[in-house]
Amino acid sequence: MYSDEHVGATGEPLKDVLAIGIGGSFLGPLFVHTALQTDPEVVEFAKGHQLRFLANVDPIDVARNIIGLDPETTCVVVVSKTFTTAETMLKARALWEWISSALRPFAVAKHKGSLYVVSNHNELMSNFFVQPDALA
Ligand SMILES: O=P(O)(O)OC[C@H]1O[C@](O)(CO)[C@@H](O)[C@@H]1O
Repeated sequence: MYSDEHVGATGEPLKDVLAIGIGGSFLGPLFVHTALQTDPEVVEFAKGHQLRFLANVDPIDVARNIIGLDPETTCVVVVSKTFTTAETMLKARALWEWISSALRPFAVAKHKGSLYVVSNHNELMSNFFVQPDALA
């Protein structure tokens, strides 16, 4: 993303990241994010980019966190060890609806390249909405 090589369905470079996950699947990414915040090189790379976490069961959490983000340039990362956590799945679907309702139908499939999943449950991930090559 920092090199502008990763683009969304419309060819626009992906700029911001929404990370979905609760419990350890939130705290792990938050730990890495916090640890890197004092690294000058990372701070430089991160300029102009936002990382937002969706990490609770608040039903308006998605609505609050997408304010100011553009679905064409937002990358979604779903983190779930089991890939069965109801809150995480609900938010993942809500975000996919946010993205797909903003894009024309032909672009929706293309934009799946900007969805990433971190899990150890390959079968459930494949049955969700990601392309196999987007699996982490
Ligand atoms: O990574 P998952 O499977 O989505 O689980 C998220 C969290 O939910 C729990 O299973 C129960 O709160 C935690 O142990 C875990 O950190």
